Amino acid sequence: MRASPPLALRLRLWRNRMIASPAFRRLVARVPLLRAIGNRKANDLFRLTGGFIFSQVMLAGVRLGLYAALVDTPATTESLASHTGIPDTRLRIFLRANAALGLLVEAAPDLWVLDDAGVVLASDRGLSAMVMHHAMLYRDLAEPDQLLRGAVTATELREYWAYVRDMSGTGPKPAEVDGYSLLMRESQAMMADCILAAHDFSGVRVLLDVGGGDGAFLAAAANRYPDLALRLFDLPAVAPRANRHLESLGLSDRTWVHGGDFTRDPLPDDADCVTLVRILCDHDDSRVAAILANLHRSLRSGTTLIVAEAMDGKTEGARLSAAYFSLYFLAMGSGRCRNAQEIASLLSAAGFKKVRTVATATPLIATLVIATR
Ligand SMILES: CC(C)=CCC/C(C)=C/CC/C(C)=C/C=C/C(C)=C/C=C/C=C(C)/C=C/C=C(C)/C=C/C=C(C)/C=C/CC(C)(C)O
Ligand SMILES: C[S@@+](CC[C@H](N)C(=O)[O-])C[C@H]1O[C@@H](n2cnc3c(N)ncnc32)[C@H](O)[C@@H]1O
Repeated sequence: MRASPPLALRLRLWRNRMIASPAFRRLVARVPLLRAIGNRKANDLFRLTGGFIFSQVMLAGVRLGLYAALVDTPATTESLASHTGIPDTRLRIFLRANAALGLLVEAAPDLWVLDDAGVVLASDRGLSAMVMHHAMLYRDLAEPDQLLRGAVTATELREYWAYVRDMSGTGPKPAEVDGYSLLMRESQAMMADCILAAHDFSGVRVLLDVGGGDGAFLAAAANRYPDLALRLFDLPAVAPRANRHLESLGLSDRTWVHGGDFTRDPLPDDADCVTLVRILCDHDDSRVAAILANLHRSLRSGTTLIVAEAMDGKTEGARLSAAYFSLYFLAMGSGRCRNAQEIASLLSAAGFKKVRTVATATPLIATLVIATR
């Protein structure tokens, strides 16, 4: 005999039948308090339905330099038309769309200032860079069902993240790492702020950032902790970029940069704290196990290991981020957005101890899982 479903599930099925009924929805629209709830649900669904279009509004705004033009200063439709080269009648429609999406405010007729979201977008180069690189992702997502079936594998993102294509050989060539390394450098500010606010690095003497890219996270940490010695490990094609970038910031005398493969090459062993920022999410479980096993082999007992990346979780931000990355990693052809428990299990399986989760102020950007070698 089939067991009857639990109460919560029966309630959900009843609720779904109600919402599916046009008569119920008509009733909701007639009752003022219910109407507000109904409209909120309708608006949520419309945000999903129009998501691509809203995102393209933002892409056009970034490409036209619209938000940058409004930093600290209002501007008229006419002056924005001459700045962007868009005729003012068309631009006005576009500016109103931006206002409806919370990017701009029409402070007086034909006078525009940034709204809250526009301010954040205009003040963070990394966000604009992410918006621009979505053009590539959206081409990969043109047939999302085919991507899910595994029928599309030759994606642009797979080319872009060159280390995903060649995991066994000598690694990508320098020209192949330029695009993603720059995007990672530019988008590190928000990430670094989030990590450095959530964890106190003041007791750390030597910080090693594994897969540290151009060194943007180390530079942010060095800025906050002037006595910190810096170590960076990344692919041989990336290491010279890191050297150049850290030298340009005057940090060379505090820094050693090492090139190699973090799944198999020895890592510097003089660090008392090691970070993996946006690293594990790029890889499937077997490769994460290889990375962590190599870290466990190389690091001294007592070293703190910090995993920092977007993780799935209970907060709305964590859930949004996990939904975003679910398709992102599918298009990239490797990796997944894990929750903190899954990361903790992988760390424990590799032999790391005292594994704990540390929430950050902005869960859509990162959660930390910290362990001890
Ligand atoms: C009284 C006053 C002055 C104001 C009152 C109003 C008020 C309280 C306003 C709030 C202001 C405020 C604090 C706003 C904060 C806004 C924040 C923190 C916004 C953050 C937004 C972050 C976004 C949209 C992040 C997007 C991130 C993306 C798309 C990341 C993509 C990452 C990728 C593709 C990474 C790739 C690497 C890989 C492959 C995963 O390894
Ligand atoms: C998504 S990026 C993150 C960069 C940086 N941690 C950040 O958050 O901006 C991943 C980094 O891992 C590096 N990487 C990928 N495979 C690697 C390998 N086998 N050995 C060493 N580094 C590797 C890449 O070159 C890249 O810099």
